[in-house]
Amino acid sequence: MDSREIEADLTEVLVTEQQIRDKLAELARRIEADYEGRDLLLVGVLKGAVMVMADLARELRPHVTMDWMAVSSYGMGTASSGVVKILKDLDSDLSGRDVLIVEDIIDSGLTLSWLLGNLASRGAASIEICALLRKPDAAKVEIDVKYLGFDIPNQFVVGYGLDYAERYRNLRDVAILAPHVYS
Ligand SMILES: O=P(O)(O)OC[C@H]1O[C@H](OP(=O)(O)OP(=O)(O)O)[C@H](O)[C@@H]1O
Ligand code: HPA
Repeated sequence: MDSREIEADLTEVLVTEQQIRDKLAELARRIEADYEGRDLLLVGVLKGAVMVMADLARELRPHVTMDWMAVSSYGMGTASSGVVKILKDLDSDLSGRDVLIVEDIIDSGLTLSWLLGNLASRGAASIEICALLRKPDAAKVEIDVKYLGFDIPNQFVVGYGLDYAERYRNLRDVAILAPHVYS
């Protein structure tokens, strides 16, 4: 797929690489202040959160540790089903840890709602959420997100970790996927 073919699949760039960089720097300063003197464990949700995790972690000045979970909503395509299965669990014991879940997007909120419930039973000292994107008009459950990048319209987006059928994750910006690609 060359870059012209990719551009034809996108209707609009919603958040640019520079806007993402600036926002993550801003969030990192807040996180540093809030967790001063504490050991922070970043929990990334594979695969979409890879880019946010990599850039946020490198923006944070103090030492942090990182761990990963892979969960899967059953069902393919652009709709979230809310039924979640653990594909890869954390390697870390969460007892007494300050945990910050790092996500690329909150769409229906069902994935994070399930994940919060799951992690809450593991004895962490605190659990908060950092998400780059949120679609307020798509919410099926309200998620209390402490560190939020951008609210976006209820349209299917790709890039910066977000995929459609595993494609477009490596785009540097976040863009709206043209309906002709998935209809
Ligand atoms: O708020 P929700 O409606 O639950 O949607 C958000 C979830 O959907 C995406 O993951 P996806 O299941 O597409 O897997 P991926 O990260 O591997 O692309 C995204 O990374 C979130 O984890
Ligand atoms: O808009 C989206 N794009 C890609 N993956 C997603 N998972 C939930 N919502 C989205």
